[in-house]
Amino acid sequence: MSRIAYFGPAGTFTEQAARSLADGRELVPVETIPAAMAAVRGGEAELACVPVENSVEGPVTATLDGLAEDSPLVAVAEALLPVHFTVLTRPGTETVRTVASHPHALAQVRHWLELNLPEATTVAASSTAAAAVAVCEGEYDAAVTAPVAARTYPLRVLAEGVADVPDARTRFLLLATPGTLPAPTGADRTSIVASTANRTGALAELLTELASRGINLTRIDARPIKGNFGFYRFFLDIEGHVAEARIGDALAALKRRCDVRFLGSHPRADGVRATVGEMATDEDFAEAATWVEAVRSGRQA
Ligand SMILES: O=C(O)C(=O)Cc1ccccc1
Repeated sequence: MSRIAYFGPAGTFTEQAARSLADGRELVPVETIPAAMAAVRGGEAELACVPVENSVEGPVTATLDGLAEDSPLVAVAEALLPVHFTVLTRPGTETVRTVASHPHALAQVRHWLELNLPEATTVAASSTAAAAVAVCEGEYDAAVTAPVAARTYPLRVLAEGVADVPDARTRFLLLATPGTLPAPTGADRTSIVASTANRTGALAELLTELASRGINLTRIDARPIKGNFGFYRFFLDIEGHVAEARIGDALAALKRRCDVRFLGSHPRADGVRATVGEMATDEDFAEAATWVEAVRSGRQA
């Protein structure tokens, strides 16, 4: 049976996301985001499930860096989870002095902690579930976790539905080694990472290649290129599928200008259909290509 390596241990938000995408596959927890990617690169798992962005805290940098470095991986599916937290303690704990969680989780409950546990010190853990494990082992007094962790660990629920920002969401990717692409649906996302030259207008030129082909950009993040201070990579998410003419044409144009890595085309979890700019449908591209062929073969003045 094929396996999905997910950012664990058991009881993370990522496990919840992986479960929603599993389709009968076996789920295998691994300790870090790079380890989940390494499991796919090394062939121990067919797929990896990792968080990629959060509506409050922004990009998950370990995922972005892991996608840009090492051998290529592509996103073949995504999941979008509402993020509200459960606070767990050991049964019998009277005073909470330390609260542990993943930094993204701590950042999303800061206000709640100030109001409800003002004396407690916060401690970063590698994941929300790793914090729950540490509480079980007596290392910290409380953990801020995913709801599923309350069923996974023998801890007491101190609070549920905790979220400073209502309607916070996290998006997760299912990653594979490059192979057959998911079929286009009309509501797809294409992701790339581009390393531009450091000169005036280089980024503007990349974005113009997209804009002039009627492509809507949904996310842009910059990450430093390690060992090269002051140099950045740009992670771009765009609406559409590489099988569509405007997207393929834009990627070819970007490839001529700079170093580009394709990170996948897959259906959007929210089902939002791609905006297609004027004169940018596949039919518009096909008609224009037919006209050029005619010109080249002397059939058109
Ligand atoms: O630590 C987890 O449970 C994760 O899956 C990462 C995460 C952390 C905080 C919000 C959403 C996902």
